[in-house]
Amino acid sequence: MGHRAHPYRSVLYIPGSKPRALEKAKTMAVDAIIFDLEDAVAAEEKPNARKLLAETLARGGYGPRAQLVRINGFDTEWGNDDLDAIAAIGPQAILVPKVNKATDIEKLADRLDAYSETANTTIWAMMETPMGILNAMHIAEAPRMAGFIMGTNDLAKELGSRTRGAMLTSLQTCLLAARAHGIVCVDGVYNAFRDEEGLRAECEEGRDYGFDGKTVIHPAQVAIANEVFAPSDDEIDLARRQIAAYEEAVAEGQAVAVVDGKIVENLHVDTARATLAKARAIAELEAAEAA
Ligand SMILES: CC(C)(COP(=O)(O)OP(=O)(O)OC[C@H]1O[C@@H](n2cnc3c(N)ncnc32)[C@H](O)[C@@H]1OP(=O)(O)O)[C@@H](O)C(=O)NCCC(=O)NCCSC(=O)C[C@H](O)C(=O)O
Ligand SMILES: [Mg+2]
Repeated sequence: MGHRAHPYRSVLYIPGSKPRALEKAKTMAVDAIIFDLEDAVAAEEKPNARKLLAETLARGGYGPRAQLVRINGFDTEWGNDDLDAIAAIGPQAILVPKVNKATDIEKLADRLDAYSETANTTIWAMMETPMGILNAMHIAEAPRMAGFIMGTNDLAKELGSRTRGAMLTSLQTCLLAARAHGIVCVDGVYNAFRDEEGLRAECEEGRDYGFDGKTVIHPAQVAIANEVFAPSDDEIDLARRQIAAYEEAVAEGQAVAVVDGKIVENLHVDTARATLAKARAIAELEAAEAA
């Protein structure tokens, strides 16, 4: 499954230092996992976490779940060692924190070209600095780029913003850049991980903005993200009726059909087909996870 075809409704951060959480994730119904060596791991734990994670990923067992490894930045003392250890096991994707400009990605892509194990490794960018947001368009088109993860905690810190509304321009700038270049774009985390109502509201908002899914930090958040970012039964039913009505209209020489009192043109049919394709991809992923 290509990176745009794979569902990213729930993208779970797991601290690379926690063996129990790493093991638990092998049976969780998550679409993707971020194995974290950056902020979820304390400075004194970083070398052990790097080793544990490299060994864990080399053993495998995560099935069809997409796997991203968030390394430390190259401006820290850990970034280069992280890359060496993780590149050696041929990861699916490397997630770079605090990306500021396209050259950050270009340099990493050049380095990945030099490892024999990383021919198919994609790069994802944490979008969480003002400079990164302003350069989103160029970052999205850098080599190997497959997706953006919004880092709303760092962004709030950098902007001095106190509400999600104050970050809207940043969120939408990244969405625009991601859509312009056909890469994935996943919303930031909801920190109050025991507040289900608040999480659901923020997931619904992110879905309506156009995000592919939500990053989550605790297993209890996964089911809500999966539910909100999946096409609902009503949406699937509407998509089927739109396609059928449009095909009938076309057969009669018309360019427009009407369903539930609303017009359906070719572009609405594209959206309807995308809805059905997404529902199919989710069903396939869930079947593969259960197998
Ligand atoms: C938030 C937590 C610290 C809570 O931990 P804890 O109190 O231990 O939770 P529970 O006791 O409720 O855990 C129940 C069981 O679930 C497992 N568990 C917990 N979290 C995870 C997880 N993320 N992945 C897999 N499994 C998990 C526990 O092991 C328990 O299992 P068991 O013992 O078998 O019952 C904790 O959830 C946590 O550390 N979460 C991750 C935090 C994190 O990754 N933070 C960094 C990412 S956020 C960020 O950096 C965003 C971005 O950069 C930005 O700027 O916004
Ligand atoms: Mg961050």
